[in-house]
Amino acid sequence: MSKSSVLIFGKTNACRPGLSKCVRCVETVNGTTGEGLSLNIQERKQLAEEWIHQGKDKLDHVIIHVGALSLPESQELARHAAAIGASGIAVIAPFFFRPANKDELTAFLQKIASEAPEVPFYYYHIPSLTGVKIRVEELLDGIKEQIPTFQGVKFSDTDLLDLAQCINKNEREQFAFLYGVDEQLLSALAIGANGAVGSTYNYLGRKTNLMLQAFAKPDLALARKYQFLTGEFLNFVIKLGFGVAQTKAVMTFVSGIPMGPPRLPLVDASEEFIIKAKAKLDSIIWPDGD
Ligand SMILES: CC(=O)N[C@@H]([C@@H](O)[C@H](O)[C@H](O)CO)[C@@H](O)CC(=O)C(=O)O
Repeated sequence: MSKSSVLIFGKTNACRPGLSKCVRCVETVNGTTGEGLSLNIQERKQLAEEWIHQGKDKLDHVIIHVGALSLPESQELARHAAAIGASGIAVIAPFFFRPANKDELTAFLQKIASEAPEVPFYYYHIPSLTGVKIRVEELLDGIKEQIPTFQGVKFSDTDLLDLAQCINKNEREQFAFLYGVDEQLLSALAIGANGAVGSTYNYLGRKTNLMLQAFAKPDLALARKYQFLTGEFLNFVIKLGFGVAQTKAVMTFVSGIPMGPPRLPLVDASEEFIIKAKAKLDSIIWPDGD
């Protein structure tokens, strides 16, 4: 089964040798790219176990997404993630019967977080897929009292006003904001996001690391150059039809590791897509050798 998305984490802790300064390797498992919601509970556990095993001594953190429509299933996955030593759990909002307000959403999240009381908890905000548009800024109000393990938000939304308000209110810097719209990461960094989770880092990770370095310098013109490369690729493939299935095809031809077919209703990327996307990516990755 397929890989999930890589997270590039620009926090202040010690850096590992071989990585650019302050970039940490974190894997988020069973999220969107990994089609976690299309897997059964056994498959999700198996994938989580494998990532914890394979990531030992290689990854700084492995965060397992344990969100599900069924609360008991989600709780079971949270307990399992804790038992296998996950460094964090993440949960999306339920998306069939949706919470109507912040209190209902918090109550749902709390019931899951409390099953893993030692494990840092992240809310995975991805309204384009869940349809739950409750503003994160509102959700954060008093969240620590309800969910003591609350650690931050995987923020996969283009609403930078909401993100900015979250960061503005996070005076004690107790929460992490991991941004999930790769083509807008530079804007989110400027506002104060302190990490990123995304699918393109599986194949444009080096360019993104270079962007992070340029941003840290700061050399904004150079940072923009790298951000625009991700944008140029996405802009190209979106016109061909782009989603998780196509992401997997790109990850397969870049890494040589077969990601496996997507699960219905997603269908495999076409040969035409693969040829065009590969040519485009080659033209982006290789010109200057970095
Ligand atoms: C809707 C979606 O798939 N969003 C991606 C982005 O990385 C996205 O592919 C990228 O920004 C291109 O639009 C991530 O936020 C998803 C993600 O991190 C995950 O796999 O959990």
